[in-house]
Amino acid sequence: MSNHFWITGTDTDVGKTLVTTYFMHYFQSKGENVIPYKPIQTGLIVEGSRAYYGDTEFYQTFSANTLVKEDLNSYSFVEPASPHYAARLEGAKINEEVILQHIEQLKPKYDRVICEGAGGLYVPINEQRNYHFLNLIKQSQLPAVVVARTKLGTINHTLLTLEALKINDVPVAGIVFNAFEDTELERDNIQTIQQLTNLPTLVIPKLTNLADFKTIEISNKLFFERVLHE
Ligand SMILES: Nc1ncnc2c1ncn2[C@@H]1O[C@H](COP(=O)(O)OP(=O)(O)OP(=O)(O)O)[C@@H](O)[C@H]1O
Ligand SMILES: C[C@H](N)[C@H](N)CCCCCC(=O)O
Ligand SMILES: [Mg+2]
Repeated sequence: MSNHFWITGTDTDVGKTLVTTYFMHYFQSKGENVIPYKPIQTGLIVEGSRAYYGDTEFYQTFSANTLVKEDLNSYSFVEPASPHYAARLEGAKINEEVILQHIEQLKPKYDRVICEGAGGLYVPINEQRNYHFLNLIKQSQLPAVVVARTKLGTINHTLLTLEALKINDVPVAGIVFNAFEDTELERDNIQTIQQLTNLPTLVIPKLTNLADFKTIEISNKLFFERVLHE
C-alpha cells in the first residue's frame, strides 16, 4: 500500500493531467498536503509575453494552495515531443537518478506525491532510447493508476499497457476511463476491459467545462483499498 503513486496512460493526450489534478483536488479536499509532480514536461506554450508548460500550469490553476514550483518538475523542454528527442534538440541529457532522487525528497515532505508520466509507458527518456517511463515507474517502486480512453482502440491500448505493468511487477490501483460520452460502444469497451482485468475503475465524462471535474465523486472505494492508502 502506498500514499504516493503514478498517473500513467495508454497514450499522450488521454487525460493524465486532468486525472492527476482530479486526484490532487480530491486529496487536498481531505486536508492532505499534495504535490503533483511532472518529472519531464515537453512543449513550451507561448502566449504573447507569457510562456508556460501546460501540465504544471493546470495543476497550479486548480490547486487549493500555491504549489512549490521547484517541487513540480525536474526537466522541461521546449519541443512538444518525446523526452529523448526534445532533450536532444537542446543538447541536454535526462538522468533518471535525478528524478528518482527528487521523488524520494518529495515523499517525506508531502502526504501525497502524484507523479505524472509523459505520454505512455514506452516513451523513451534517455538518448539511447532504451530507458522508458516504464523503467522509471518500476524503479520508483510506486503503484500506478492507468488513464484510458473510452473510444474505439482503447481495449487493445489498455490491455497492452496493463500487461507491460504486470510483467514489470508494478501494482495497479485501477483504471480511470476518461472523456466518456455514454455511447453503447464506450459502455461495452469499459465492460470488456473490466471483465478482462478485474481492476477497480472510475469514469470521468467528457467535460464541457474542465473545472467540473471537481463535481465527480470517487464512486469506487475499491480504488483506494487495494493499492493506495486513503
Ligand atoms: N474529461 C475531459 N473532458 C474534456 N476535455 C478533456 C478531458 N480530459 C482531458 N481533456 C482535454 O484533453 C487534452 C489532453 O488532456 P491531458 O493534457 O490531460 O492529456 P495528458 O495525457 O496529460 O497528455 P500528456 O501526455 O501531454 O501529458 C487537454 O486539452 C485536456 O484539457
Ligand atoms: C508533447 C506531449 N504533450 C507529451 N508531453 C510527450 C508525448 C510523447 C509521446 C511519444 C510517443 O509515444 O510517440
Ligand atoms: Mg499531461
